[in-house]
Amino acid sequence: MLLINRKLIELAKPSAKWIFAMVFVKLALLFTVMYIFGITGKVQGLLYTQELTPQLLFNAIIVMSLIALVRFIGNLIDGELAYKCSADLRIDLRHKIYKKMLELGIGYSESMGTTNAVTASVDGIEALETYFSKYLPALIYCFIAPFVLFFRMTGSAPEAAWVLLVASLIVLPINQLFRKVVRLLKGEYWSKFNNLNTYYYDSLEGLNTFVLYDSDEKRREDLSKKCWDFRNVTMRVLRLNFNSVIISEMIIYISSAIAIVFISQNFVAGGFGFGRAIFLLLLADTFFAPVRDLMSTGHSAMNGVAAAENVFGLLKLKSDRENLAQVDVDGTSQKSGFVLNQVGFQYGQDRQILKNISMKVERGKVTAIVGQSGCGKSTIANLLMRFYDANSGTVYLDGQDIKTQDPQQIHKKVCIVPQNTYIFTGTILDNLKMAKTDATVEEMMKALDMVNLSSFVKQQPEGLDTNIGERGGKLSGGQKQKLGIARAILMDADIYIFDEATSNVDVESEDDIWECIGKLARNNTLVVISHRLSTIRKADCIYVMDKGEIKESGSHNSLMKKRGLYSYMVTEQESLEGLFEGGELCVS
Ligand SMILES: Nc1ncnc2c1ncn2[C@@H]1O[C@H](COP(=O)(O)OP(=O)(O)OP(=O)(O)O)[C@@H](O)[C@H]1O
Repeated sequence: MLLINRKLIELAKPSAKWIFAMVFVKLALLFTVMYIFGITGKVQGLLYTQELTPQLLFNAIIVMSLIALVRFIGNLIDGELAYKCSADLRIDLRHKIYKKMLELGIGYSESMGTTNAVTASVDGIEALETYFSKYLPALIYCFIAPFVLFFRMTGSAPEAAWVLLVASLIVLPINQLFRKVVRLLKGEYWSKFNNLNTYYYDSLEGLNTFVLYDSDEKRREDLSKKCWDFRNVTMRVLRLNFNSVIISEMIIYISSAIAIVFISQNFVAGGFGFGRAIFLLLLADTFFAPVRDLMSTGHSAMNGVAAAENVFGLLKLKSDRENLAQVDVDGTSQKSGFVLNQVGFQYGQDRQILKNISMKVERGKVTAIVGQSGCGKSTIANLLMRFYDANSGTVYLDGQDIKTQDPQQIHKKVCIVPQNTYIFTGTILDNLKMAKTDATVEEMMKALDMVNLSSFVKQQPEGLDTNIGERGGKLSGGQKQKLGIARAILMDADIYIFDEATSNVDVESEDDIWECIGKLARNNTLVVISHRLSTIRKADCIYVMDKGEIKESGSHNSLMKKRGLYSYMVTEQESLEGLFEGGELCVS
């Protein structure tokens, strides 16, 4: 009813000191208002009885100016406290959400969706900020202020004081009854808002593709429909809010009118003088200021309550990855690389993706994983990075069950280069320093040299400080991928996983990347996933997968001698590549 619940109170704890300080300042400001009214009443009374001297008027103006100054400072302090309250809350909640996302790892995008996570941590937190910095202090103040005014008034005009007190106490619950209905609508409001946001971001990102397939008009229509749906639910919420304001204002005006009649009657009956009558009328007008203040923040507060559901929804998501306690392992095992023992895996409740996988990624060696598209190669990479945990069997890293190791620790040792490395908006230097904050220019140029990108950087007038646009939009696909690999090299990881790192680049960049992988292979442990079988021939061990299982393993020569799946795949690929001769398609 009052837009408070246990979870919100729990969240308010870090900001409690600011909330109570705001209530205190508001009450102090109320006393200054009553003092100003007292002086105004006295001046008016003296004017009425023609006893006002210039000296008395001057004194009154001085005192009122001083009080106005105190009020001005009080309002500044109130604003500052509201800022502190929001800032504390924002930092606290964003830390919690960030921590949760790290805990959930890659799984967060599946359990919640990137846009929903962004909405919760940006719009949701902003809505909660208003709730804690404006609504909660106003709510507490709203329960104290009417009593303060009541006790100030009841001595001179008890009937008026009672009418105003009762009205100010019932107007809020009546207003909240409407809010309750609005709150039900708010669930729909937020779900439509999230849906529209996701659709909008998706549409912006895929704009070129829509134009390419001539489906941009259809997308525009769908987006427009979603906008209208959202507009309609927003209008319903606003309409209900508007009605609630009308009813509340009616109660306020009627009770104020009754109070004015009582005060006037008492004055006419000689109960008090003109000055006191003015003072009481001014107090009567102030009676509803706290409740009005509260109602004006009620709409935002409701957004806060609904947003809180989203934020709590995100915070209570449980990671599938449980951490086990470490066990002691001998010295040799500590550098044994990866060992997968009868590993099985499925995404959520989906079908089984990996079945009984046993394999080794030995330190200092190159291990390749090949197989048809969709057979589960990248899923193995995901398990090695501990983006997910195996459903059965065990993945060991350096002798320890990977479940005993924190994903962040693993990611310091093991680095993955996916098909499309993510390049951040900013400069080449920004992107490289992400891997090693204290990297020197020489180290960065050396890493760029490994992927044959240093000459390009040197040609740029601003060198490493060249701005590469939004998500590296000013670079070619190949350059982006090479920059991503240079960044990975700078990280100086123990184990590198290349997951189809060349599948989206031109031939020239592909050659550069393979040359770089070749150089890395001399001193590093590599896992190479590639559909181009000719590129992994020199691997120490090749695992051949089919439908989630390992069918064969061994060196290229041993596998070719077997004349099994690998040999068949190599022959098929060679005959396909044979269709291209001298850069032309040859069909006989
Ligand atoms: N996040 C996910 N949720 C549900 N299913 C998934 C997910 N990622 C992959 N899959 C499914 O798991 C199977 C194996 O996918 P995976 O990406 O490991 O194959 P792959 O061998 O690497 O394929 P490719 O060579 O095409 O990249 C596929 O059928 C895919 O649809």
